[in-house]
Amino acid sequence: MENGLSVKGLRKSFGDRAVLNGVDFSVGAGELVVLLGANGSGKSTALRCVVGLAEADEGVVSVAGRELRGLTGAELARARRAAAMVFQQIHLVRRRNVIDNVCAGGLAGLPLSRSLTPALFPKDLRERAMACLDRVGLADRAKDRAGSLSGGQQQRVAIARALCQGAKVLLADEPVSALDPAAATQVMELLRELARNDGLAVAAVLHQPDLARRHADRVLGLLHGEIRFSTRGSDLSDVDIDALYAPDRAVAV
Ligand SMILES: Nc1ncnc2c1ncn2[C@@H]1O[C@H](COP(=O)(O)OP(=O)(O)OP(=O)(O)O)[C@@H](O)[C@H]1O
Repeated sequence: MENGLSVKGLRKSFGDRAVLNGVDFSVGAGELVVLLGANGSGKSTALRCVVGLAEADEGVVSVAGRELRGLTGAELARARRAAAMVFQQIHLVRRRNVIDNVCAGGLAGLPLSRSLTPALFPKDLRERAMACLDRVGLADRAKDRAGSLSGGQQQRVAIARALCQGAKVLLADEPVSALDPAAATQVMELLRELARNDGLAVAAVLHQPDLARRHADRVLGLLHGEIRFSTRGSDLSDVDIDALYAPDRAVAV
């Protein structure tokens, strides 16, 4: 899928526990897709397999039109850089300033000699990082220590870092679980804008069906490592939600 994400037949076991049982989904450029599912249903593992934080046993993943199967070494790393992931636990260097944290997203594309210390970050990288910070509405906080920002602002800095990496596919694993409702809405609106206005393919794992209904173009329901349903966000029903979180009740009704 051109500039989007495509996952086909993804299987993953940890020991004898099968966690993903042949997961197929795609996220188009310009689309915000939310993955819902009970604890342990395999949501994080699916995203982690895309960025290489977990190794799939089987399956074909394409990122921004490039199939990863068969790629190795630097070529695989380059293809994977088209996807970036943000997490509930925001991984910023808290004592460094915001702009340095965002620059870190662009470092993988630099020769090592130019990436060792922030003082050596090239001007073009700093300018790109600044544009990314502006995109998430935090240009005025560039010089502040990352640790001095609120949780919601830090999550937006992490998203700016992903943009600075040049990601076309943005994966977000519970990006708003630690945020208050206003900050959560702001981050979800940002993710949606990045899809709609900037053409990114965005996949977010959430535990809040109401946020999925409000913000997602499409919702995928994951149950026991399989996609149970795919529906428009605005069409997400209580029956869909019960199918994921209370499957016994859903069967009984
Ligand atoms: N590195 C690992 N080693 C062993 N088991 C793992 C590992 N990572 C995940 N698992 C197991 O895989 C299953 C799915 O985990 P995963 O984190 O993908 O689920 P999830 O749907 O994201 O859950 P949650 O909503 O709780 O984050 C769980 O049973 C988990 O214990």
